[in-house]
Amino acid sequence: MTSAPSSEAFAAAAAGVIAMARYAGDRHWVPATSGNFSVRIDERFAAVTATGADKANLTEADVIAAEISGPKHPRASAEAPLHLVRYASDPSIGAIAHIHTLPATLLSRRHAAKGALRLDGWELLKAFTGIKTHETALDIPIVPNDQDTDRLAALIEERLGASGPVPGYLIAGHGLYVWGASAKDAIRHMEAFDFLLTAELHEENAR
Ligand SMILES: CSCCC(=O)C(=O)COP(=O)(O)O
Ligand SMILES: [Zn+2]
Repeated sequence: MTSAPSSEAFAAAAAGVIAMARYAGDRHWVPATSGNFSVRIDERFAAVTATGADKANLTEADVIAAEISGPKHPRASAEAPLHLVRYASDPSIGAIAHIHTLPATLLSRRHAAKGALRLDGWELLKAFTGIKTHETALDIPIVPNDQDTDRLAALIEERLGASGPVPGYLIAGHGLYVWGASAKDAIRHMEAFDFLLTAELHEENAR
């Protein structure tokens, strides 16, 4: 028997979702209603954005309590399976953000055939939880896009299981998924990815 989260627990998680979405919206990272955001409420539920909502101007009415291992909520993001499987796989994850930044989308296509994008030697890698030195090489997985998001979620978990620990992944021609222990950590990780992928794109284009 699954009991719904309390209204206080839902409101606290929804506030984190709105903070991430507005942060991304203010930076034009979620154009044309793209992107989706979630915060874990407890071991059974996560607060997830509604499909089609304007993430840049999100309100609590656009946030849904979705069961992590339950049936699909009819109003939840089309990409909710990609969030929910992450919570089920990794108990340390407290918040997840999906954004459509230009550098992430461009690099995800350019490097799709290799299946990963290496981020190597940048000082800002230390913005990711657990990384202590710029002398780090992170291979960010890239998976092919798929409109079947249950199948896509399964493929992503398989790829993440075979890779070292990473704070996110790319979907080819689509965008970036990133997570953290809290909404605050996920925001820092979004910002770090945006800087690192922009730097990578500039460096590659100058070669
Ligand atoms: C108009 S963006 C296409 C769908 C997408 O990639 C996205 O991130 C938003 O989907 P949602 O169902 O979460 O609104
Ligand atoms: Zn998307």
